[in-house]
Parts: sequence; C-alpha cells; structure tokens
Amino acid sequence: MKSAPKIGLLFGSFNPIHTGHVILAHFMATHTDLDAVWLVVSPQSPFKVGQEMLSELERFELVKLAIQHNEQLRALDIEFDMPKPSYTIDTLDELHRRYPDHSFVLLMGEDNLPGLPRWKQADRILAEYAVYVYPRPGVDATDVNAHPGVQVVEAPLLDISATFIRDCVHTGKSIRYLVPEAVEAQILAKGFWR
Ligand SMILES: Nc1ncnc2c1ncn2[C@@H]1O[C@H](COP(=O)(O)OP(=O)(O)OP(=O)(O)O)[C@@H](O)[C@H]1O
Ligand SMILES: O=C(O)c1ccc[n+]([C@@H]2O[C@H](COP(=O)([O-])O)[C@@H](O)[C@H]2O)c1
Repeated sequence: MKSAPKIGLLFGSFNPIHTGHVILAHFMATHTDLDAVWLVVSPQSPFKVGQEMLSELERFELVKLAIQHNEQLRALDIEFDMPKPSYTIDTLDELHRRYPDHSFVLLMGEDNLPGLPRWKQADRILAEYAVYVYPRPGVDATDVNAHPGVQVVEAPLLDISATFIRDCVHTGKSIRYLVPEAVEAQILAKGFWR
C-alpha cells in the first residue's frame, strides 16, 4: 500500500516570490524525505502588520507563475478566506481537516526561527509538526535549533530577499535571475514598485 504523502509547507508573504524561495522549495522537495512542497501565500503575516504589500491575489499570481512548470510544487490560497492576521497553527489545523491522510512538515528560512517561540500556539506547532529549516546568511538561531523537532538542512546559502527585489525594481536595477523569468515579466508589465 502507498504511504501517506509527506508535504512540506512553506508559508510566506511572497512580496514578491524570488529565486531564494523557489530554490528552497525545490531543494526541500528533492533533497529530503518530502514528496512535495506547497507554498502558502499569507495575506497578512502577524509580524508584518501595517507593512504595505501587493494584494494577496497579485502575490498569489506571481507564486503560480514562478512554479508553473514544477510538478512537485503547488501554490495555496487557503488563508485568503481565513481570519487575519494569518496564524500558521490555524492553517495547519485547516489543512489537517482537509487532507486527513497527508502528513505535513513546516518549512522556514533560518531567519524565522528565532521568532517562532512567539508564534500563536508555538508549543503545539513544535509538538505536532517537524520543522525543516533552510539556512539563511547572517542568522544565528541556535536556541530554537535545539528543539528535537527542528532540523536545519545543509543547503547552499541564498542571499536574496523580497526586500532587495523591491528595492532593485524601485531604483530601476535589473532583477533578472533574482526572480523567475515569468515573475520578472509580470512585475515589469504591471509596474509594481516603480
Ligand atoms: N534567501 C532565503 N534563504 C532562506 N530562506 C528564505 C530566503 N528567502 C525567504 N526565505 C524564507 O521563506 C519564507 C517566506 O519568506 P518571505 O515571503 O517573508 O520572504 P523574505 O525574502 O524574507 O521577505 P522580506 O524581505 O519582504 O522580509 C520564510 O520562512 C523565509 O525565512
Ligand atoms: O502563526 C503565527 O503566530 C505567525 C507569526 C509570524 C509569522 N507567521 C507566518 O510565517 C510566514 C512568514 O512570515 P514573514 O513575516 O516572514 O513574512 C507567514 O506565512 C506568516 O503568516 C506566523
């Protein structure tokens, strides 16, 4: 009998999605025991309240463009109809309800790890879900690393952020290869951050 699919969940604002996210997601889907990775677009991160962003739909469209040819990656808009800000434990509960035969692992970049103890029901997240962490330059997250459910994978460091992409576009610098080609085309066509 086929075992239950093991899915990695990468939650993010994706304002916009960039090559760092795509490499992280594909690396986790292919270099670990995961079968696939789902990218969950959060309308409103609890830690980014008040920050100006593209609409959730615009960010979701960019994520779909970025991963359109990758069968192991999928974009999810599940949080669009849920209360804001987007608390990850609530979405994990909803996913568990919708996909009872799937097992889920939480994915994140190392920069998110120090803040994890301040997430809603962080103790429950850590008790019920494994967390696979992608290393990120300039971060020391040794404290939470020590939790048995948290595993930092060995992977190439990617010094790319959505903040940097937005700054590049705003100052008229190229973002070629820093975001997937279709994402670059859409950002330029729509005039985002100009
Ligand atoms: N270059 C990267 N290396 C490792 N993890 C990353 C990288 N970029 C993003 N992530 C992870 O992807 C998830 C979603 O990130 P998010 O959408 O906030 O992008 P970001 O580049 O950190 O954005 P911003 O610069 O706007 O804060 C988070 O878990 C974050 O840690
Ligand atoms: O559940 C929480 O309390 C919580 C606190 C901070 C961040 N998150 C989620 O973590 C993801 C990345 O957040 P951010 O702030 O790095 O864009 C995003 O999907 C948020 O909804 C979740």
